[in-house]
Amino acid sequence: MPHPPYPAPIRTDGSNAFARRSMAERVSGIFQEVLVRNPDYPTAIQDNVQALRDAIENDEPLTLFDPPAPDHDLWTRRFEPHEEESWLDTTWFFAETFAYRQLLAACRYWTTQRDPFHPYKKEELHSDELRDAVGEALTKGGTLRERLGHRLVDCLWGNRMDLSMQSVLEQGTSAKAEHLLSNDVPEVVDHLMEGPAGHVHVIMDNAGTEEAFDLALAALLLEEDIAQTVTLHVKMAPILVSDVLGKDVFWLLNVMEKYGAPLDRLASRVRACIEEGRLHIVPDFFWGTDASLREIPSRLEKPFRRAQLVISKGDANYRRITNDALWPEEATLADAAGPFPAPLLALRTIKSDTLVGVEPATVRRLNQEEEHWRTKGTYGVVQFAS
Ligand SMILES: O=P(O)(O)OC[C@H]1O[C@](O)(CO)[C@@H](O)[C@@H]1O
Repeated sequence: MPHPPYPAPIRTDGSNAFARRSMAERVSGIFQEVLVRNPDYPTAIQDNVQALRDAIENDEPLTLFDPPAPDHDLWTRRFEPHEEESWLDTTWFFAETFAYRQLLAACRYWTTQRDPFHPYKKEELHSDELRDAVGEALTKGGTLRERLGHRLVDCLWGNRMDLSMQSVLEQGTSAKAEHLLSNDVPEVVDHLMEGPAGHVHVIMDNAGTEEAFDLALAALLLEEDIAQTVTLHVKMAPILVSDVLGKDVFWLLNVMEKYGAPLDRLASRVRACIEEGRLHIVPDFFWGTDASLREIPSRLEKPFRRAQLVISKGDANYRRITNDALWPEEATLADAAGPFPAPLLALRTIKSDTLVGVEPATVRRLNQEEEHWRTKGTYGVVQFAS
């Protein structure tokens, strides 16, 4: 039976307050901070970034960057449905991902190979949270099932360490039980422990602390032969401030090796898994666009079809699952994901309005109790669509 049509994605036209504020204020503020954090940018780049900020704030018509660029064909297709639209009257996920892509053009990223968010990532890599929270998590004991369950929850709350939202970052990675609004950990642990060891794919999110928790999960899956291989799907280019690039993985390993036990041991275990050919890192332009998970190209769909589990990390990738839409309260992750070719696990701290799979009574209670509960990054979900 054909999948029911997706609800329409959230727009920046004011119909959704957070989307509007994100595009009209937050993103422009982040781009201003990029100039502050990169004081040595030449005047031409500073002027380019300021012009982009002005275009967004003034709701100018959307325009596509010029070729040559390695992802020009991909963005030409993404841009087409929005040709007649403007920054503050288009779909939010397109506006946001496209704004970050235009920032790379403004910063001459492909020529300079300089990550505009390098200063942010460097600061987070040298934060107490990385050393203390990950260090503590690595010393948690228990049965293999318990340790696997802990790792999955650690990966969820590691998603708070998102440098695009300071108010979320400041909450750190510790959370209360009531902050977990959907908890499919037992089902996922059963799925991983009881099935044959196969191929686990992680659609990665933030570099630094979140990534360290993800590497700890990967190491456990591989060393305990729960998985044959783990593939980390990373961004091909910087986006959303702290999203992880391939080179950021090795940067983290180098930093963890300097922290001493237990982080240095995790780093050496991860390097061993890479050298043994069981841990892979694959970048793709696809993850930097607004494309929904149902639009994955065959270069991703084919390996996912053979996957034991695909783990989607974070809020932006969750928006990719739900088409960044507002769903009926009874909708589940499986409804939103549609005919996805593998068992799918979403580990997401809630930083935007799209949400499925949470008890309607819980949603109604929180709507009564906390006005901005969907965008403050306090709550999270572990949702499994087998
Ligand atoms: O790193 P994450 O978890 O994808 O969070 C980034 C998300 O935060 C947002 O501001 C949503 O509130 C968007 O930029 C993006 O969806």
